[in-house]
Amino acid sequence: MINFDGADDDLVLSVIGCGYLGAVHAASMVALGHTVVGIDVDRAKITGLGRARPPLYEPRLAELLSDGLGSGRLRFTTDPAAAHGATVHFLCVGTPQQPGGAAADLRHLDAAVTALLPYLKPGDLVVGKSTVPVGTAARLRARIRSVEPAAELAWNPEFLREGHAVADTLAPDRIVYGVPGGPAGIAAADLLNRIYAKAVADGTPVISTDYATAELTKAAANAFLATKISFINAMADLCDATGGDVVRLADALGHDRRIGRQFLGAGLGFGGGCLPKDIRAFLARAEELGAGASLAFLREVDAINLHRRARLVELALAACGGAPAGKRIAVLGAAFKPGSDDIRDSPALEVAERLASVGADVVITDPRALDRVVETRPHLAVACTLDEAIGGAELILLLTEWPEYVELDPVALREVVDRAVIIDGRNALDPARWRAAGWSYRALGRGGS
Ligand SMILES: NC(=O)C1=CN([C@@H]2O[C@H](COP(=O)(O)OP(=O)(O)OC[C@H]3O[C@@H](n4cnc5c(N)ncnc54)[C@H](O)[C@@H]3O)[C@@H](O)[C@H]2O)C=CC1
Ligand SMILES: O=C(O)[C@H]1O[C@H](OP(=O)(O)OP(=O)(O)OC[C@H]2O[C@@H](n3ccc(=O)[nH]c3=O)[C@H](O)[C@@H]2O)[C@H](O)[C@@H](O)[C@@H]1O
Repeated sequence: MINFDGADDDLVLSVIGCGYLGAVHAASMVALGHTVVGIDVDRAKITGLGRARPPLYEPRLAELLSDGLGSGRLRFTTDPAAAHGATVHFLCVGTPQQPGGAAADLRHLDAAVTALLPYLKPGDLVVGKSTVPVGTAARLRARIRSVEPAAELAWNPEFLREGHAVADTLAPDRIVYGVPGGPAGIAAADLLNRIYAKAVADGTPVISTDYATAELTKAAANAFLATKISFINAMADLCDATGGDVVRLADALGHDRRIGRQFLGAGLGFGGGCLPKDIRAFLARAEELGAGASLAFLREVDAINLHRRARLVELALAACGGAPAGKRIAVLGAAFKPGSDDIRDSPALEVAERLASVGADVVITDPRALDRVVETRPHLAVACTLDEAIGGAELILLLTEWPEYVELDPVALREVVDRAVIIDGRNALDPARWRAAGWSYRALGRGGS
């Protein structure tokens, strides 16, 4: 049972949008002692959540949901009127990339606010958590206050990582509030401090600032992380050109405490529902504001990242002797990262798609994400077990570094494949160990290994 019983005062909250962010936020707020109603337009999602069956894989989430539902302080509904009983309303709906464009699509956010407006009461606080272009909070505040002048809006961006979402929500590195100036802003920040009382008491830094700074902090954080990954991937290309080893390079760089080792993982690059779309939306917004030149480097960050996928395909084709047709390729990993079943903009799946499109006999396996692959890409072959995927393979691609793949025994594996050739798309394996077991080991950025 995860319950801190920490909140001195139990607040009633609504969480609007119950996907990766909202489902975790709703369940975590109950663990912090509050009463929560989760609202979503997706009936199937709401039904599953109401039975403690999350529509997504996230460690600890099912347990937290089960505890919350059992306590009677958590429920889920598709009815926006349920927000009427809450005093704080978290906006957690998606802000995807616009179809055919780079900017963020705010239709879901605007629709969520439209649905909430009739149920707002004086004294209510609407709290934006979705990732939005700078300027959105000020616009939404005007909308809200034109209907309920005594309601307020804060922007409280979320920094959680999938695969660690519960831990990141309960014990974040920092908490950021964007609030209006004056007493209204102070009252909004006080209310948020009550909601996050446990983290605040534990000494989590709280930065209370204006809307624009809060919105920009989120965009900047993801832009920085993406830039760090593309930086090390650019170094990987230099390693390939010179015989260097990017993993040792990253270790050496990472010992500099000003740089740090995290997010220097070179390989196939970043994917997922956030970093790729967020850097594009950030640049698009900067261009709208006439500041595009300042963020032009993000175009290069994006290009370096997308080029990783093309490089991996080149490496795979070379390993097939340039004749991929009919070659059995086992792809280990479909999720965009380990610890998640999220396949949005998954680098692994893009590589699998491209190899399948040139006639390779590609079979994909993943411990969590296969259902989503089958649902969205029925033309791709999947294997439910690792053994089934690798049996008779002529090439293995490690594209998502799930622990069970990283811990594979190269000696045992050699017995079940047709050709002992592996491409380590995540630089997650020890090349010496695999080569000693008789494997042809290849990777991006390990020219000298
Ligand atoms: N996934 C993550 O790790 C993080 C996501 N974010 C941001 O949080 C936001 C949500 O992202 P995800 O949870 O990943 O997206 P998601 O697509 O998993 O979830 C969005 C949910 O909103 C629901 N929705 C859409 N329109 C609605 C409406 N009018 N009323 C109620 N519900 C509605 C959808 O049915 C869906 O369940 C995005 O802005 C994202 O950038 C921020 C930090 C972490
Ligand atoms: O805004 C968001 O939604 C979130 O986006 C990222 O979180 P997430 O997408 O869950 O995953 P990350 O751990 O950041 O990984 C993103 C991608 O980068 C790749 N990556 C990560 C680290 C690394 O060193 N190298 C690397 O290629 C991962 O494989 C993955 O494809 C940020 O880390 C979160 O702080 C943020 O809240």
